[in-house]
Amino acid sequence: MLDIISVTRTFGDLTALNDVTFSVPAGRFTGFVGGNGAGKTTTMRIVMGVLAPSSGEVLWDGRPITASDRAQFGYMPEERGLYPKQPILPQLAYLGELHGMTPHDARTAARELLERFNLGERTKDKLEKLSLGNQQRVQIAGAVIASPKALILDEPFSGLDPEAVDEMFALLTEFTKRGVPVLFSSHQLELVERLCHQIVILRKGEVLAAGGVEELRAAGPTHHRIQADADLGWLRGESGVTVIDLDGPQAEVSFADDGVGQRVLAEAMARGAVRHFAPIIRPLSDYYREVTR
Ligand SMILES: Nc1ncnc2c1ncn2[C@@H]1O[C@H](COP(=O)(O)OP(=O)(O)OP(=O)(O)O)[C@@H](O)[C@H]1O
Repeated sequence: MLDIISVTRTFGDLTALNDVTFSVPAGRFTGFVGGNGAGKTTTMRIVMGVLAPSSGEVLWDGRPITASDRAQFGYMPEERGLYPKQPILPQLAYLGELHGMTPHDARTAARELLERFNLGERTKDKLEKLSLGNQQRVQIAGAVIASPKALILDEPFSGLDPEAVDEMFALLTEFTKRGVPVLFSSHQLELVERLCHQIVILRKGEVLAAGGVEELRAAGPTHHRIQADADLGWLRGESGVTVIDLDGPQAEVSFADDGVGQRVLAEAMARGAVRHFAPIIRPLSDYYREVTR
């Protein structure tokens, strides 16, 4: 488990991070979202020791993180780690060796990853000769090659088509299943919502919300959709009911509390058949817009 505790970072007069605290639990995908300049990259650089915090600390398994802990992490930096003008297999293998693999194991692992990404025929190609999506796959391969204990990935899915996203997600899932914590940043909220166990929303250097995807959704106001056979106009006169939208036998409403909802359901059933009565599951992007407004 990775803990970021009260991390603040200033650059001159600018406070890029202000008292940022959140955890990346073992075996969980944690999505890190926030607008441009929110501080995601700065946080990841501090986790990886590329930057020092002005105050606060990073813990790994409950104790201050060390350089040798970080050497066992897989990191995909914003500026990308691999060289455009070098052939892909040797540089992946070299990365593996830097993380302590034997030359033979590193070459084997590099070849296997490239074959998995259908790049087995292109091992001698320079990185820059590949399409952007394939370059991104190779960059991700560089982060995972040495069986990392944690993965810190800055925008790993940018530039990937949906099929490639699923392919990378399947790869990363092999790591979370082994208990590896994965922190990745993204601007693609729908994707974060689909892939993550938990999410941390950063705004202007501060944690605005953090928690499980379901938990965050539930934190927003819940509306219910009702579909009946008979007209639902009577809902307008019900105490504790706010009608958001009403169109004959269909309505979107919010209830003051659960008891009101149960009373309304009983009343609707007494008046005729009820075809649908359920909370509306909102995409997290609605919540995000709400909290960042
Ligand atoms: N080395 C630096 N010197 C000065 N300011 C910096 C430095 N690094 C980051 N900043 C500033 O810190 C703030 C946070 O930047 P950061 O790159 O962490 O945001 P981000 O959430 O990753 O944004 P993006 O999604 O655009 O990549 C920004 O205002 C940025 O200009």
